[in-house]
Amino acid sequence: MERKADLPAPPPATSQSIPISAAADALTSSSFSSSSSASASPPDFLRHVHAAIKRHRPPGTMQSNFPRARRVLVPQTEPSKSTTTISSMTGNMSGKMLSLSGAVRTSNVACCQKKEGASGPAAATPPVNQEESSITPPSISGTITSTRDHNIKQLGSQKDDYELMFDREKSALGISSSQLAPPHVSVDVDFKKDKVFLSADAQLTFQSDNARLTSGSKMDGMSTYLHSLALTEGEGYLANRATHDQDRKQHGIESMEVSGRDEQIYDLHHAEPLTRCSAMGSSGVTTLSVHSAPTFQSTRAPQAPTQMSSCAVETSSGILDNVIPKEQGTAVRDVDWQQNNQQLLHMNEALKERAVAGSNASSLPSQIRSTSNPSSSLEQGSSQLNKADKAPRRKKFDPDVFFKVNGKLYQKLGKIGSGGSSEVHKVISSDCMIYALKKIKLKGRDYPTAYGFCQEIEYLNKLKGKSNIIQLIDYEVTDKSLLQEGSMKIKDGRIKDDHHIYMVLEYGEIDLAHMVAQKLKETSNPSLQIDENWLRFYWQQMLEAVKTIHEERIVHSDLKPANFLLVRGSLKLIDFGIAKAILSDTTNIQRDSQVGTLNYMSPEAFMCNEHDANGSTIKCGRPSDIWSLGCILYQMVYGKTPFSEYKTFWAKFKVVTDRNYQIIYEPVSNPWLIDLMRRCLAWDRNERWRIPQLLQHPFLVPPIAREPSPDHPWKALLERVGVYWNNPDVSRLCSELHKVVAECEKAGRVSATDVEQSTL
Ligand SMILES: Nc1ncnc2c1ncn2[C@@H]1O[C@H](COP(=O)(O)OP(=O)(O)OP(=O)(O)O)[C@@H](O)[C@H]1O
Repeated sequence: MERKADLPAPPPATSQSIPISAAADALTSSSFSSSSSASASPPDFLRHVHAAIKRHRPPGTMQSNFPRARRVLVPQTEPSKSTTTISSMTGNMSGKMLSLSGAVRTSNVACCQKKEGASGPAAATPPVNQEESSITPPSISGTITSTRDHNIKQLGSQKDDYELMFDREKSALGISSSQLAPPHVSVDVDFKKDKVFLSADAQLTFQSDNARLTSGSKMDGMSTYLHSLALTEGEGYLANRATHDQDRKQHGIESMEVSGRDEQIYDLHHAEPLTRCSAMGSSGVTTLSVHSAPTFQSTRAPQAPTQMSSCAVETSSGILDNVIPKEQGTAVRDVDWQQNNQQLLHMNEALKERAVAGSNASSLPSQIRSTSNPSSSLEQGSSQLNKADKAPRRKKFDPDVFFKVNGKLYQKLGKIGSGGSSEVHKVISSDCMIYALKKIKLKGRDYPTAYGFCQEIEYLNKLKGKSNIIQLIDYEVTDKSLLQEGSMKIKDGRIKDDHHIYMVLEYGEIDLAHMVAQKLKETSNPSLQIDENWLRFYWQQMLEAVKTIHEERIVHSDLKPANFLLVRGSLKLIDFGIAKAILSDTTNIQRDSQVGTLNYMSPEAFMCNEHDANGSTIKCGRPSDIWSLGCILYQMVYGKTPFSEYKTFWAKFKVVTDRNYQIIYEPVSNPWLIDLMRRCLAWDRNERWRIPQLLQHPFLVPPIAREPSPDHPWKALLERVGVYWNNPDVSRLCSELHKVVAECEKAGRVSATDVEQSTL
């Protein structure tokens, strides 16, 4: 208040180009009728307002009761590490972005608390003639063009004009501080060479429970006044900063802006989170909200939605749809809205921090890149603004951009692939974690099949914590009836509604199918140049993964290279949907034929549910998985699956189910490898080795020639024989001998005689 005498008159409207946006719901007769401002020219109007304020001003209280103006300067080209939020105000400076916003910070809550603290609860009671609810913060917008010199000279002393005027208006209207939320000024600054362009969107709306205190956009005087406020606010900041950074001249502006921004962000998040977030977040964004749906706040409600709208604009197209007309929102919706937007806010913050940390921006999706690309952000912002104006605002998030699983938002980063029953997307969570999101469409499926998909969730839950199984982070089944026990038994027909299963999974960088293809490309003649160490390394990991599920009594039934994913250097098993969902009908075969995994199907999988020679029903169990592993190993060695030359389903069926069919094994440098494949691809499922045996196979655990041990001469003999492993006959014999010795050891018969007898 002490500065009142120094207040300069607002810059004359004629000196600058001021395109006024249509918004300006300026103060109308109900509130300003006494000052006759509707017809007054800007200077006259201001004089009237000043006079009215003088008359109504309670002496000596305003400064303490009302908040001071704050400004925010957000350079977009150089995100700071402390940047976490708020970049909704943008401008362009020859390719460098600069944003500036002014907003008077206050909050209903804060003001009320202050009063209570000072004079007890009664002091916070609003005057009788006022509404119970607080008044929506008016926002101010427009565009102002000025030369830089002019601005720098004019601005310094005007920077508090705005807050003082606002205080006085409130006073003149008889509105208490607890009821009137602050006005928001959003100022976009565009430096081009020696020119300064300040722009702000103008709109002013005072609204309460029963009355709209001010409205209408016909008051040129008020509009001009609002522009002067915007100019004053923005220019004042520039002038102040320029004084401190005179030596920086042209380039100095940018660096000074960085520090300015950091300060603001610190204030925003640490000093008075609720109050300042509300004020700050709304700048440049509340305008959007107010344009289409004036907000309404209860004095008891937090101001979080204002903060939300900020996130909405700055992040992406999808977020705009978060702007919900406040009057439509219930408390529950507000909470929901708040959660959504807080997630979006965090997501955006984290992405910005990543960008600062030097991650490759081009690898980010366009929505995210736009946050580090000011101009596109600006363009996008305006197009979103239009879109948001026109579109009905029913959705809380844009499904083209986000998935929502269990109330949490995941932003799409691109489709990874689609399987027979699902599509899988790479996503980023609000805490900046990359995941894979598997979406299974349920509409049109029969209930047993849908129930089978739910079983995948069950298995993944069971396998939580197992390091070689892909981890399920979260999931949602939108048709809740599927989760009810026995639902698949009692329900016939197909799912009619648009239901889905969503699974948020650990993200795998590459699958084994791609790795094998890549490896084979590197070797011109795969059969001669097998990288045995590479083979051992991944074969062992595959065995360990399958061992894990077999120990949990789970049969995968769809093992193939594409279902082993590399996650942080280790292979992990994915896709547990098929085995239980479609195990007992022919859909499995249909589905497989579509995606080509017939190549990995065991004879019993082809003949599943048929009867064998003894009349027993043929079932798929663990040995089926071993067969599939054998096919994968064969592919890793030879570059093709054992039955790949048989192209059609029936041709394949014929050879795979023929127990006399001889699989061709081209010679390789290590005969143990062939032996290993034979163990896995034994036609009779009872002859196939189990995982523990395979893990001990000489290919993985090569026999090492050691000094003969006097205690166990037969062991020494075995090791000596093992030296001739490059002879397939010897190696087979050796392997059998190993098996016998193992059995003997198990039975406690380890004498040479026993071994000899057993071998014979
Ligand atoms: N967690 C993940 N991380 C990365 N990519 C994944 C992940 N899960 C699945 N994918 C990719 O998506 C593809 C399809 O996933 P998945 O196999 O689970 O779906 P599906 O519908 O069961 O497919 P299919 O029936 O063909 O096996 C996989 O081949 C893989 O490339």
